[in-house]
Amino acid sequence: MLSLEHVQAWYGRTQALFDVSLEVAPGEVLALIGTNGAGKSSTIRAILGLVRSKGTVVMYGTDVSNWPTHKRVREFDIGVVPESKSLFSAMTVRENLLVGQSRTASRNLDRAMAAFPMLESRLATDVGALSGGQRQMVALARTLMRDPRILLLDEPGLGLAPVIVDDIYARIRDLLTPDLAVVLVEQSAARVARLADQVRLISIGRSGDQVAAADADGLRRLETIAFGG
Ligand SMILES: Nc1ncnc2c1ncn2[C@@H]1O[C@H](COP(=O)(O)OP(=O)(O)OP(=O)(O)O)[C@@H](O)[C@H]1O
Repeated sequence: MLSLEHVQAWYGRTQALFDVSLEVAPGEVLALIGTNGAGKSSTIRAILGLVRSKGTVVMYGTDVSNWPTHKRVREFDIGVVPESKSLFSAMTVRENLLVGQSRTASRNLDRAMAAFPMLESRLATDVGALSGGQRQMVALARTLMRDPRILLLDEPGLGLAPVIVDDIYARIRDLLTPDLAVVLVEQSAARVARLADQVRLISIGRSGDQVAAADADGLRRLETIAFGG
């Protein structure tokens, strides 16, 4: 279980989050939606401890609010996608999947190939020669090989063709385990409906209503509040 209670966050003197609360259980995907600048990425940064914040962040029963990022990531096996600069362009897909991984994670290479079959024929290809969607799959596969307990996805489809994003989201759904809590940041509710269990609105640094992703009327209502008309 991951929960945030009344989290506030600042960049220097600029306050980005005023009051964000949320809860996501293992085996569940919570999507955060909202307009540009609403505070979705800042919420992810607050979970990671990458931004100065107040309020409470609890991971699997432990209050980690005062923990540094590396301790949170290590202790709770937090996976983050996209991890900026997490891939090495001049290294092959196989090398990228294996570099810096523990022995246990390295053993999960076969499972990653089963999840992303299109990468199997590309194992010897340099990541620099892959498409954006394929690169995103390598980043996801690499993260999932570590069996994270918390997965933070910040617009994993940004800049990719809708059909590729749908494919990536379908795979994430297939790879969900009962031990994994996922927070997904997306601009629009329509996009996340098939992947998320719950959708929560973030607006001007505050968490708003939450609806079940299966609730089409609820999603439309959130979109209207977030984006108008
Ligand atoms: N590094 C930073 N320094 C100063 N202000 C920042 C920084 N990053 C974000 N902000 C501000 O914090 C607020 C929330 O930004 P955030 O990136 O969390 O929004 P977002 O909902 O993720 O938006 P988007 O969908 O555009 O990525 C915005 O007002 C933004 O200008």
